[in-house]
Amino acid sequence: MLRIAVPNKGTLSGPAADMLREAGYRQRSDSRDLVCTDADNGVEFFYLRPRDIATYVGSGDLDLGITGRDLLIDADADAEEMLDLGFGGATFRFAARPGTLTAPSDLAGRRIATAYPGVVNRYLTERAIAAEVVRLDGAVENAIRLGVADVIADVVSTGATLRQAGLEPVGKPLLESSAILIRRRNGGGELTPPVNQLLRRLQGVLVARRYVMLAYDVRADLLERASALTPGIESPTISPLHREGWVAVQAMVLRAEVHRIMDELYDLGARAILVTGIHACRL
Ligand SMILES: Nc1ncnc2c1ncn2[C@@H]1O[C@H](COP(=O)(O)OP(=O)(O)OP(=O)(O)O)[C@@H](O)[C@H]1O
Ligand SMILES: O=P(O)(O)OC[C@H]1O[C@H](OP(=O)(O)OP(=O)(O)O)[C@H](O)[C@@H]1O
Ligand SMILES: [Mg+2]
Repeated sequence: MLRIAVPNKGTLSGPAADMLREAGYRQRSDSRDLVCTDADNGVEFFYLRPRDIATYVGSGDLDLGITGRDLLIDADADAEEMLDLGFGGATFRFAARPGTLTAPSDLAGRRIATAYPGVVNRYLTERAIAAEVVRLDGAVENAIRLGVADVIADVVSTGATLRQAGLEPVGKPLLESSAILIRRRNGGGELTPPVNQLLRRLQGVLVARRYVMLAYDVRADLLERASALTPGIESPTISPLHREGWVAVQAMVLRAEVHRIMDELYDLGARAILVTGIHACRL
């Protein structure tokens, strides 16, 4: 059986289970369950702290895992990223009271509070900056107010927590994080059939979320111009219509662009323009 680690709590937990369900896998029904076996698909899911997942996968005790890119880097485990899962996006940044620092080089000699010492130490080492890293478990924004640190390094999503603590970001983000699928590093060249199946299913969910299906009718003499607006992934599907001189077109388009494309198609003369969602796909 394929053994996969899934976040048991926190920001990534709900969206990870939703994505696996959408990919056709069984998920736990009780949030206290620590294991869930999906016998039909030959997969066993283990619900673990997202921070520990890279360790289990790096040691080879579990085959794959879902965690955050920042947590993978922080763990310094023998694991690597296989696929960006498109949720749990956040930046990881330094922040301080306004006027404390202007550039990351000003970090030298400062005390930096963080729950991600691995990420921060890697950044400092790469730039040969000598600073003291104070490891905390969370609520690191308080460390400055309490005099424990001069700077913090933390996950920033909306920025509301920083603003509330009277802090502002310093420099560019250390990294852009999101939820990722990970495997053991150098885990043997060929992917096994169950791993390939999982990858294809997750990629199918990503495509189904990003794209919609667009259908419309257009005069045959405008088909080339209409197709240029809706090239699809490989090529649009063209079907004859009973009405002389008209064709029906079907193509996948990016969800984020569908309204602009519909406006342009309408202006071109296309009619009966319909959008439908994609529930699942294998491209
Ligand atoms: N708004 C956010 N706050 C915290 N982590 C976030 C946020 N958005 C995305 N993430 C990602 O979630 C992962 C951290 O999850 P984790 O469960 O360890 O912390 P959490 O969601 O803050 O939960 P808690 O602190 O309640 O345990 C990281 O990969 C982080 O980048
Ligand atoms: O930019 P924002 O949208 O405000 O989100 C980022 C904040 O959310 C998380 O804290 P959390 O609430 O998980 O508390 P914690 O520090 O105890 O983990 C994270 O550690 C930041 O503090
Ligand atoms: Mg947190």
